[in-house]
Amino acid sequence: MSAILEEIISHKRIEVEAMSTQEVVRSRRPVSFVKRLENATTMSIIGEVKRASPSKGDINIGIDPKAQAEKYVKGGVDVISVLTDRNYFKGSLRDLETVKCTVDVPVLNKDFIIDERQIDRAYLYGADIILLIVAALDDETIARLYDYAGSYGMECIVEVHTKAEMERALKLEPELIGINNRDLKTFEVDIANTEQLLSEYGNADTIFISESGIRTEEDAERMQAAGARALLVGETLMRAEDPEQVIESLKVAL
Ligand SMILES: O=C(O)c1ccccc1NCC(=O)[C@H](O)[C@H](O)COP(=O)(O)O
Repeated sequence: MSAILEEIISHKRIEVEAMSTQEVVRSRRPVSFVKRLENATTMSIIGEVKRASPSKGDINIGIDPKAQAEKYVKGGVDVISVLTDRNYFKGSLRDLETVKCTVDVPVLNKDFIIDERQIDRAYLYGADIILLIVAALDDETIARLYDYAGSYGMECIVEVHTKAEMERALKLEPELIGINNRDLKTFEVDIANTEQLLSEYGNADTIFISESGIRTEEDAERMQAAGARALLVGETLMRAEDPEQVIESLKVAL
């Protein structure tokens, strides 16, 4: 595990230890991203609410998540991702709740999930999808958390960066795999990572999402040619003067 991921995960362990187990009334039915993807004729876009990050520091710290979510939906996003980690990304569960109350598209809770209690909380604050990072979890834990999220009807994006992580992810036979183009050891971002992994694993029976470092229509075309069906875009949209126009340009034909 990279040093930053190890540091974030050890903070999460402390956070989780302080959380109590709660009875959750499962009255809300999560909105499916997979179903939406079945009918997609263009690249699907996951627009992210990302105030800050370990690699970039403050990105758009004072953003109004409601206004940003409205712009994303106007531009045609298929999912909104909300970073809820406070220590490293300056996000919050309140951001997640605000976005969920603003939009009808599925909402992804982007956090560092290591325990069922975080999944209970994600559901309670409105998440339809969660992220499971292969590098941060052993095989038994990922499988357990994957099934637990599924018991709520939530979908999981199983995130990988390397070939070894891809092999581990595929054992789960997940519907969605996110390929992170950011190397968390160096913070270097290179979208060629998606191309390299999909040249070997592109035929797998799963939907691939390319994550991080997507900026231009040309990037979207490269990812489409590589076999990605969706893009997760954070910083580019958070810094854009006109996020709607950027989203439109990234929705290239499949
Ligand atoms: O972004 C970081 O610096 C980072 C550091 C450590 C762990 C995760 C990190 N990012 C989370 C993400 O996966 C990105 O927010 C997401 O893929 C969007 O990336 P980008 O479009 O490059 O902002």
